[in-house]
Amino acid sequence: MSTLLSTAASYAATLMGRSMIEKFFRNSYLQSLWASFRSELTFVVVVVEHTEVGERNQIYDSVEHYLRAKIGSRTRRVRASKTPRQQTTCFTLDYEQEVTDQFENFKVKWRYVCIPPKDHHSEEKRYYELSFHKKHRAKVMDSYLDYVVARAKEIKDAEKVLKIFTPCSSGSYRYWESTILEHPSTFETLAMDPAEKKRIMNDLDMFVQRKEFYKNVGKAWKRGYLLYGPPGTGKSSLIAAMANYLNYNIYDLELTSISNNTELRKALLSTSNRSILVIEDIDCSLNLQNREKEEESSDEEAPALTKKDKRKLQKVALSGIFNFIDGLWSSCGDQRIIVFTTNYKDKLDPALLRPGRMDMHIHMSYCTVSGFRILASRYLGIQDSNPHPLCGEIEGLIESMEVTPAQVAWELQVSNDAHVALAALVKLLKEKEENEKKKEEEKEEAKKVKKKRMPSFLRNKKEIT
Ligand SMILES: Nc1ncnc2c1ncn2[C@@H]1O[C@H](COP(=O)(O)OP(=O)(O)OP(=O)(O)O)[C@@H](O)[C@H]1O
Ligand SMILES: [Mg+2]
Repeated sequence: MSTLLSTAASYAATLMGRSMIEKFFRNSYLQSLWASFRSELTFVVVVVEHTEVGERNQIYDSVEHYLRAKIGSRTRRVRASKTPRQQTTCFTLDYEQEVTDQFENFKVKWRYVCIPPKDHHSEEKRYYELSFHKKHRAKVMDSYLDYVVARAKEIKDAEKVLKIFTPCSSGSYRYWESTILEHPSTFETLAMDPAEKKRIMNDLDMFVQRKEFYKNVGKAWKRGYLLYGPPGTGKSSLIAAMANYLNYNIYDLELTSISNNTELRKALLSTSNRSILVIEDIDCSLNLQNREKEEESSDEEAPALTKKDKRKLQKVALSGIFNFIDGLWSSCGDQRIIVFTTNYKDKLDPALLRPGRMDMHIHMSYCTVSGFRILASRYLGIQDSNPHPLCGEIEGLIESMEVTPAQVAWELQVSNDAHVALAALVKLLKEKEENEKKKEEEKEEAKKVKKKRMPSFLRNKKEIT
């Protein structure tokens, strides 16, 4: 039978021409039959594996990178792109384009396929097809694909383009969507106590160099940081600085976008090595969760939440995150960093603060004198050795009040003229000082009034105690 079909195929090929036949067989179930006549085998590499977990296929990402270097003069349609951070223009295959590759003594063919969604409910399908002679099957499975993945890693490392991933969903499948991370924050630009900066950088340096150490002691190669401090003190900027320093991608996990622990597990499992997983404002997410618990256990008279409110509520249990940190995460992946941020450390669940859970607690403080000097140097080019006449006054004011680096930075960028910018900062600081004084006076006044209104026997008792 197969001889008959092969004869028929070669006869048809002679009559219609090879390309016409390939066109006819393409996108139809006959394609595989046609491939078998040619002793060809095809592997398909889809973007998201439709497993129970719905994880992004890491071979797909590798192939995408690998093929960039393989695009040659025969490729008819190529996509070109470049972001400000990329050193060179990036070329990728356009739909339906093919590339031939040579590995050891045989050739393989890659084709990029994209099938648009049939209707509003279905998804677009994107995949790479890898075709080769079936006698090379073992070589492709045992060595070629590993080679592609390793080569892609080298290309990615050389490109040094950082990405930030956010959770996204398509139909019932959840995956991470990436954008290029172009946050300019570095340890040099951060207004922080220099000793604290050094402590963090040393910790990161030690972490990346300790592969053997983690292996020897039987611990997962991971590290957790808790950043706490008021809004505008640089928590997010520090995370960006860490990513830029280590050249790690960021996975920004918005807990409120995840509806249960299974989804959380799927999202976490599909993150890649050498990355920073960020969960910002952990206190807010957990408060919402507590509110929901209260809601469930409250008596009937308590006002019920509307459906819309409920949808907004955080449903991920803290235990899910801990399972990940202590259990699952420990068993998969290397060079993982997890960062929690909060504005209110005292509102956090004590379980998160337990010694050993987060490796390092980092306090992001209000602006200090050294912080101001870093900002003044970065924003206005003012050096410590040659300070502006207004710097002394500013440092005196900053020392005695709570002003965030974000507020200071905001004033310093109002003008390129150092005098104008510093004068704006002095004005802000003086107004703040004035307001704080007023508030203090009002508090004192209120205390006095309260005391006057108190019956005399209570007033005396208070004075005795
Ligand atoms: N320590 C800092 N050093 C340098 N710039 C800072 C610092 N803190 C804040 N800034 C400036 O203020 C902006 C806002 O800061 P950032 O978003 O990092 O604060 P945050 O602590 O994450 O605030 P939130 O708690 O609201 O998320 C930054 O983009 C940066 O310009
Ligand atoms: Mg932030």
